[in-house]
Amino acid sequence: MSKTLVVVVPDADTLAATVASRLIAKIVDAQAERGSASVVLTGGRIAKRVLAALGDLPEAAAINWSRVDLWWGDERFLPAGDPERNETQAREAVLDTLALDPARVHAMPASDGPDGDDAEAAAARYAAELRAGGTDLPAFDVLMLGVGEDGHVASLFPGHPVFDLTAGTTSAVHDSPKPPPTRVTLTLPAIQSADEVWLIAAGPDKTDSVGRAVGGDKALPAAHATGVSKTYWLLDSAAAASVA
Ligand SMILES: O=C1O[C@H](COP(=O)(O)O)[C@@H](O)[C@H](O)[C@H]1O
Repeated sequence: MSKTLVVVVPDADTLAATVASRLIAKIVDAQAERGSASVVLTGGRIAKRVLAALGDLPEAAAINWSRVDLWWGDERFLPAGDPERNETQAREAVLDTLALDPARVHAMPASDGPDGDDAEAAAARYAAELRAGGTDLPAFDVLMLGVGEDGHVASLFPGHPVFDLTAGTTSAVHDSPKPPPTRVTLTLPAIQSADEVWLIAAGPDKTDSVGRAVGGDKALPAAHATGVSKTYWLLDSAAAASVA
């Protein structure tokens, strides 16, 4: 039975440092148990702050970064290196400073990549990469998600048909209500396969969606993002202001 836990800290800086510290501990534990760790990164503003905070923590040196698989929950389908790509932001925040194995950094394809601007082909390519280990999905230790003002997670938006998918691990997203309009995302079943899902939100613009999602409003994708063992809501006090 999956457990849901809500952690509230005073402000966004404390939240970023807290999540970074928890992530390091989780990766260290996974490597101690199995020799490697598999983490799904998210995009967005708080994600950048979490990754930057991770780079500032001396405990990050306890990780064997060459034995960490990094995946993404979604990507803005833009050319490689575009500053709005979640991959670019993560690389700039910290990834480029870590001794990662490039073969284990599984960025989603760019719109000038091997499939050009065919987002369906890019999503299928990412599904094949996820499957390369012999199962539809790797065993994700932690899957992190930002939470949109509208309650979206990854690129699953309320009322959008991709939110309703119950099969498959990835999908192209067209007509996203948030720019850019074309994206690639993990599906809800793929998100729900992770051992732990961490929903991370800071700031007053998240108060309403977080309150509704934690309260179980199933119209919001965030309310469906649960982990197999645990679901953590990691919030600052502004984002948590409507959580009962
Ligand atoms: O576009 C996106 O937005 C969400 C939330 O971003 P935030 O800046 O409001 O925190 C993010 O989780 C998602 O990965 C990203 O593609």
